[in-house]
Amino acid sequence: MVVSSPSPIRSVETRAIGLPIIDLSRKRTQVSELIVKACEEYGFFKVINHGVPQEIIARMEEEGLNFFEKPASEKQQAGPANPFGYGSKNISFNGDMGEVEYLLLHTTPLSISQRSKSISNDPTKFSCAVNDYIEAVREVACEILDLMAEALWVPDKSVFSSLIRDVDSDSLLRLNHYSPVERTNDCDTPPPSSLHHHQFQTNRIGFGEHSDPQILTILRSNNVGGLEVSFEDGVWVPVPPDPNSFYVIIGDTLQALTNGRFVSVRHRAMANSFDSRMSMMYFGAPPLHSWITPLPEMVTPLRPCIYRPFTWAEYKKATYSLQLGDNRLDHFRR
Ligand SMILES: C=C1C[C@]23C[C@@]1(O)CC[C@H]2[C@@]12CC[C@H](O)[C@@](C)(C(=O)O1)[C@H]2[C@@H]3C(=O)O
Ligand SMILES: O=C(O)CCC(=O)C(=O)O
Ligand SMILES: [Fe+2]
Repeated sequence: MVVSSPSPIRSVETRAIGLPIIDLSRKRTQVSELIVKACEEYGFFKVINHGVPQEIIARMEEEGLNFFEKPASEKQQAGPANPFGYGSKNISFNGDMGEVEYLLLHTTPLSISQRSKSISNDPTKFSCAVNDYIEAVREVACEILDLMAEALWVPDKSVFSSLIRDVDSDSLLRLNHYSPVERTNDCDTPPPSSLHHHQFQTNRIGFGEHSDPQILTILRSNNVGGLEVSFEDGVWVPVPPDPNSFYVIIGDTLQALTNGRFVSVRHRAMANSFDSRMSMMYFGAPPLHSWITPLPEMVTPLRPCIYRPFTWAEYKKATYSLQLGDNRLDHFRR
């Protein structure tokens, strides 16, 4: 367990708490039980000793940074993100906005290779870096999903991972870039010298509060903080950045498959006034035609089935018709 450091002053209360850390190099039975506990209590955990070579992460990061440092007019050639490509400030089409620019890609090699031409001056190098990264994080995601199935005593240990291993999986890759935001000081008078400068730092919403709709998300960021998670009490918990680890975010689809035993965590990302942050996210999703229905082992007389069956395509359509912060899964309750 770690204790995250206190955040600077914000308009909304935040609290430092210990967040679960899963060491993938530890004994398999222990790891799987700890993962299930983290998914039930938090829907969120950090993964260390994940085995993805640093070189694969560094090449992906370099491609992302190369893209975001291009002039706006060149980046716009990869946009608009409808739904894939480059976007800035507008998140999807329903009026959600944030202090963020992003690249949103489908994870199939064909789609990456087609998109790469409008993203990079060296499309082959870009495609290789992205494909290698996707393959590596997909393996981590599948390993984690198999460990979950083991501790849940589900007979088919690949029940979750087979959905994102499927060639028709609708998994996505997203790079988010948060540039330093301008400090907005309401009063013209300088801050009293007794106050430390960081108390005047302005943090603005980069990517607003939401849960991820997919099965699970594997997030890696540079060494700049900004990610925050919120549990049942609604208080925001800052997540300490760690470029050598991944954070795992449980998505709505896994909440539905486990009949609400795992929780999809609400999270958001803040932009700060000093440092650029870049996050790279793999969203593991099923094929569009897959049926999502609570696993029979998760349904008992004491825990009756709470969600009606739906396809991923149906869920995705509902997602895109709603606002970022809406609770989509509630629309699929029985
Ligand atoms: C406002 C929206 C953006 C989003 C689609 C949506 O209508 C609601 C969910 C959003 C989200 C959050 C997680 C991922 O970043 C994302 C790609 C996804 O699958 O759902 C985004 C969507 C997006 O940016 O298009
Ligand atoms: O950039 C981040 O750290 C989080 C962004 C996010 O939650 C998302 O893209 O779904
Ligand atoms: Fe998210």
